[in-house]
Amino acid sequence: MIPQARVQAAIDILDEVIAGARDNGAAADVIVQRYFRARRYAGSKDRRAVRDLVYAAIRRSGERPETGRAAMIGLAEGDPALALLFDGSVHGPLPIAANEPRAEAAEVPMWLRDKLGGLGLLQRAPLDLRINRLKTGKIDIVGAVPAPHARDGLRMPEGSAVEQLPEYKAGLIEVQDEGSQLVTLACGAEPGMKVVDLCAGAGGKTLGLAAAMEDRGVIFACDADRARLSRLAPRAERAGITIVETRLLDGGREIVALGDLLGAADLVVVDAPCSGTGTWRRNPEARWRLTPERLARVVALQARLLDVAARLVEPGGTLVHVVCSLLDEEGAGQVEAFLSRHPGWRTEPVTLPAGSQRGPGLRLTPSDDGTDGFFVARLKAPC
Ligand SMILES: C[S@@+](CC[C@H](N)C(=O)[O-])C[C@H]1O[C@@H](n2cnc3c(N)ncnc32)[C@H](O)[C@@H]1O
Repeated sequence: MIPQARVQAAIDILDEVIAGARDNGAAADVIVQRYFRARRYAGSKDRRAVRDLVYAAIRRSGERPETGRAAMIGLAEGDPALALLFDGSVHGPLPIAANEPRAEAAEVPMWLRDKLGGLGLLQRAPLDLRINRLKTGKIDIVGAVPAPHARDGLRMPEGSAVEQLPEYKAGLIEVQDEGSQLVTLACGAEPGMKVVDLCAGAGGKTLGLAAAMEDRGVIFACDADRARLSRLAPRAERAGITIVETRLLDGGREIVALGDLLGAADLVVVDAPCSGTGTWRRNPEARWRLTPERLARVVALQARLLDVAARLVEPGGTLVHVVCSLLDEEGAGQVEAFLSRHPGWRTEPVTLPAGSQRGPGLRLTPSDDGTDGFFVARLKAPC
């Protein structure tokens, strides 16, 4: 492909990414893969170049651009060599007209600028691992250094092919952001406990909870998404974990599958579905998907799941609310609303080697802590 054709390809892909973000369609990665599957003539250098252009344009635009061309013209503003490729050649983009729309450069969408600006949401995300203490005490992986805060965390050089490592295949390590490791520690899971992980997904935190419990006790790992939950069992097996029982929940009627656990759990973890704003540095396209309406829907779902979770906690037991979000309506505000609906419940301090107090809980941010963004709070049930 000539360089101009690569730019046009990036514009075409961005048009699809923008439509996907608007209509809740396929993610950028999927769209890029699909695009090249249908164009076998593109070589690996072409693919890499086009992909880099697409992601540079996505990272640069906080707001969803009107078109792929507007996104790419915006990118060309700071890149004269790229601007020169808008030359009207056969497979390339037309020249840029004086008043053509161009996407503005911004870290976050305008409507969230006051709440999320300056929190480091466009920083490069590191590649972190968690050492699986169930299988090994010490591990020596070339290039790995200790993560700054998490006791079992390792930081890998960018681009490391972790899944090819023998240590990965043997279940000695898991890929997990340091922030996710820290909030898992904040849950305070201990050997012998009866734990419900209400939104376990594919089990990222479940595995960490099981390690903290030294694989003693029981974890009921629940989720309403069959495909995600089905990925948990093989991961647990690889990690040498035996205490996890999965339960598929019916969204909206979760309690039906949890009747035997009412008032029975020492610890219930709600790693709630959320806006994901804390992970935007890994997934910048998600900035184009969030709308005030989608945020309101997820906040309502979190409140409902916290109410379900509260019914499972035994008297004096603990409920932990976690979100990978930096928005107070999902974090501190969500917990305050819970406390006003549930008299007798109280919060407990969260102590971690990173993060800062945020209302009734603790917040980790990319800017201050170098982790993905998280909010975590601990709630104690009345005795
Ligand atoms: C933040 S993710 C969980 C991530 C997971 N705990 C981990 O550490 O990898 C939130 C999860 O909530 C699940 N979810 C959404 N609605 C739910 C519901 N009504 N009941 C239970 N889980 C639900 C989603 O399928 C998703 O897996």
